[in-house]
Amino acid sequence: MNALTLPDIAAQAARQSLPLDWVGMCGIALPVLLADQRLNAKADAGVSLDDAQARGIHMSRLYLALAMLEQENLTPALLRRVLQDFLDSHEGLATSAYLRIHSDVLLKRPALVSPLAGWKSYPISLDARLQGTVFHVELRVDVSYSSTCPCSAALSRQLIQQQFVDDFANTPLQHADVLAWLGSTRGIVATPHSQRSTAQLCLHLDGVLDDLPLIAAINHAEAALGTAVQTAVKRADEQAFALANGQNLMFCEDAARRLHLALQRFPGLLAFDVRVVHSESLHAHDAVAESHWHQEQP
Ligand SMILES: Nc1nc2c(ncn2[C@@H]2O[C@H](COP(=O)(O)OP(=O)(O)OP(=O)(O)O)[C@@H](O)[C@H]2O)c(=O)[nH]1
Repeated sequence: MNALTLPDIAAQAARQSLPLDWVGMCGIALPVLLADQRLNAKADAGVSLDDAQARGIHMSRLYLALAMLEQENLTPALLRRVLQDFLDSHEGLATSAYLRIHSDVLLKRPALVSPLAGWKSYPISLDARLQGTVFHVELRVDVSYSSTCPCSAALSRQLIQQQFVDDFANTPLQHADVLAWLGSTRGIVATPHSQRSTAQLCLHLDGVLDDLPLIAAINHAEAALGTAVQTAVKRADEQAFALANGQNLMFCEDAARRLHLALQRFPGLLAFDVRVVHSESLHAHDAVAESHWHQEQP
């Protein structure tokens, strides 16, 4: 039987002549390596279609280039090589290449007091683009933490003071009575509200970095926030967490400022966007603060 030539529709001329900003594939299943951890990731890969006459790009060439990501740890240099392959395989068709990888990273976190540990999941995404020879890479990660409202804490303290006045009015104070009162529900007649909160970090990385500073960035952000969400928790850990929260009262503005100042000291960043979301238990809506920074041009 004679071999038939396979029709190549992508190589045909377009019926309507128009360049396109982004053409590619979204949601490609991909096992990637991050800090030697194998991650189940999804990738969006695309290029610009600058040749207005060309019918289509060559999807398979982008798909096959992604194989480079299976064996090596994700680094800015590796992402750049993949994007360069996208452009090389679309010479004359495309001048910009794009790659987004999203996944969840699991990190083992120790308990505050007890000798236990557990896994914590961090949603991450990497956005890389190569426009001609200009390379950009952004690392996004969500970090969850606990925030206790300073206003609610002050209002609660006032109610506790009022209760103390009511309960001990015209009574000589006895140490034992006060101690017992402090240990009763009357001694904590009001409690401040606290909430699970999320810091959404978008870090614009220096494209020449040898490593992806993901774990360092997460640790840096959690240290700045002070009350990261815990994993394995016994009562001793819960008590330590309650103390940490009581010493770490913060509005969303406080959290955004802390992160901003901490990330400015983090090496290898050209710019960043910080967004903190406090999922309030006082309201059915969130308290949100944002902050941006970019390196001054020399
Ligand atoms: N451009 C384009 N291709 C699509 C689309 N949907 C599916 N494909 C398929 O993607 C497949 C791979 O395309 P190509 O990379 O051009 O495959 P190929 O021509 O065998 O590979 P090359 O010889 O490298 O060009 C083809 O079978 C296309 O039909 C689409 O919307 N646009």
